[in-house]
Amino acid sequence: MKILAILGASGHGRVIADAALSSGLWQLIQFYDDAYPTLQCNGRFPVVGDSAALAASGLPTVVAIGDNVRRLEKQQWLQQAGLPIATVCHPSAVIACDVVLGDGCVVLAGAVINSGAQLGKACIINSRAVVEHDCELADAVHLSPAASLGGGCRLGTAVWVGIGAAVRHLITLEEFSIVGAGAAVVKPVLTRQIVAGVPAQLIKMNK
Ligand SMILES: CC(=O)SCCNC(=O)CCNC(=O)[C@H](O)C(C)(C)COP(=O)(O)OP(=O)(O)OC[C@H]1O[C@@H](n2cnc3c(N)ncnc32)[C@H](O)[C@@H]1OP(=O)(O)O
Repeated sequence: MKILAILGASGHGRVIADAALSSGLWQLIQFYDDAYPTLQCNGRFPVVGDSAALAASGLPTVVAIGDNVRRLEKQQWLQQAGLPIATVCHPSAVIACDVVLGDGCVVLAGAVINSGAQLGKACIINSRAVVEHDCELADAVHLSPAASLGGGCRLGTAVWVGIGAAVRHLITLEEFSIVGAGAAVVKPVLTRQIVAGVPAQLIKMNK
């Protein structure tokens, strides 16, 4: 029986668990969370230990932490501890055969990733998100549900694109920038800028 360990007993973690089981590649899910032993279950799934126990387990692991920077840091720590890092794709996701997915990426139900796209480590391509052809995503990017990137976009480390946002083709979103829910991005977004609206405008900086 193949066991998948998920670090982070969150709602996002349960979505990953469901995708992993649906894919048929794993038969059993074990959650790990630093709130263990106070926290013993995540929905119908057991929480069986904290991150130190996970590091010693040797199990294939995916990190289910929504915060982009923390997710990447935890994944790097687990990789240094020698754990194999899994990639989870829901069977309803459509992923072109030449797409490159880094370790620890999750591609959730109904997502589409088209030809020539390259994703770094620990990216979340959430439900029904679209990554068009030739996009380049650095590590720890999160495309929220139904967010869309036009062809040839470049996203830096830990960029977060909010739910339902659309990014015009060939746009660059620099590292640690955030695109608000429902935005339409038609101009480049600089490092740590938070943009929102239609068309998207700077609203504040991501400190
Ligand atoms: C499975 C999942 O759930 S994945 C996660 C899905 N969630 C998302 O996608 C959320 C994305 N986050 C957002 O859209 C957030 O509102 C952010 C990051 C853009 C801004 O959040 P905050 O820094 O907390 O900003 P805050 O709420 O204080 O708003 C600041 C101003 O921007 C406006 N604003 C905030 N978000 C948006 C938005 N998406 N579109 C337009 N205006 C916005 C606010 O109305 C406010 O305006 P005001 O100053 O005139 O009152």
